[in-house]
Amino acid sequence: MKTISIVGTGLIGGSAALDLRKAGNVRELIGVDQNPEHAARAVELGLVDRILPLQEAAAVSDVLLVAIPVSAIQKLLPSLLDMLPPQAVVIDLGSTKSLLCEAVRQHPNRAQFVAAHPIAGTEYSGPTAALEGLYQGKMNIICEKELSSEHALHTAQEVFSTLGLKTIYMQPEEHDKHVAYVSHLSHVSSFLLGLTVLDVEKDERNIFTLAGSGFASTVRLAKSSPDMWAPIFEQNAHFLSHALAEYIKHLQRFQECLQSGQTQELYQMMQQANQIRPVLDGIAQVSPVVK
Ligand SMILES: NC(=O)c1ccc[n+]([C@@H]2O[C@H](COP(=O)([O-])OP(=O)(O)OC[C@H]3O[C@@H](n4cnc5c(N)ncnc54)[C@H](O)[C@@H]3O)[C@@H](O)[C@H]2O)c1
Ligand SMILES: O=C(O)C(=O)C[C@]1(C(=O)O)C=C[C@@H](O)C=C1
Repeated sequence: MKTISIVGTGLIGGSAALDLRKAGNVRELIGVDQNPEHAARAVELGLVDRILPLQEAAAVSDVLLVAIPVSAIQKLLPSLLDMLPPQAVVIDLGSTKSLLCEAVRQHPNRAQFVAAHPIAGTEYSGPTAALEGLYQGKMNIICEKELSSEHALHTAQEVFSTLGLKTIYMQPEEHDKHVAYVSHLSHVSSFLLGLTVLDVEKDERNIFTLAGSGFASTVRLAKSSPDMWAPIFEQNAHFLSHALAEYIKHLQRFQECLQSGQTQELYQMMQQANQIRPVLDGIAQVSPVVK
């Protein structure tokens, strides 16, 4: 039986809390949140049993799951490791890894930390967005495994197995490069698609009466919180800029072909893009539908 603190009682922390409680092997779930309304809501919803300030939570917890914006994780990790009792383990669930790993690489208590990233989420945020089963069958990345102690890795693995996550290992730079393409670029693309259509709507009344499910599915991520995404884009600016340059090249080529009537090349571009089908089918097979 473990006492687990959820630092950041929003979508990611709250969803983890729901499944940890359901599994039944936690003594107590403690919430830490800088937003008093979120803290109160997390208790009301039964995500956590009570709220404590970070220092008090750290003193009584076996595990602390850190699920706050990545800029806040970068700032908080060194002081959290400073105040950590010897057997406690800190696991961060942030969407970037290079700067977070760098922030504590030389810390004397680095072995008590596990840098992780569950590839699961939604476009909603805050405690009311927490979902049971969010992590079931999803991938989880642990970075710089070699710097975590066996005890920390074992403890983290217990938590991840309870959530139904499947863990793989990567170095932080490799992680950040890959997520720039498969996660961060999708969000930029969706935010800017939303913005483009909203801009046009100022002059073209009723444009949204024609919006169907195609529009809704490509623009879904534009509903995501800037509080979470601005720090991710900032921390991963290097790899995201490369990904954006590749994307812009394709967009420009598409526009050139369209303007010059090169229909055959447009057709070929779309045919090449269809290669995404088996890739997505593969992802669907390893990721059962979220409850
Ligand atoms: N949303 C996703 O799809 C997703 C997926 C995987 C990982 N992540 C990562 O998980 C983390 C949390 O994301 P989320 O979607 O749960 O966000 P969220 O906005 O739903 O929840 C974050 C919570 O942290 C609190 N908070 C912010 N700064 C704090 C601080 N300094 N101290 C204490 N509490 C603080 C907020 O009040 C909020 O309740 C982020 O690092 C994000 O990159 C998100
Ligand atoms: O499905 C969504 O809504 C998500 O945004 C989830 C998603 C992703 O891009 O796949 C978002 C950020 C993460 O760090 C991990 C998962």
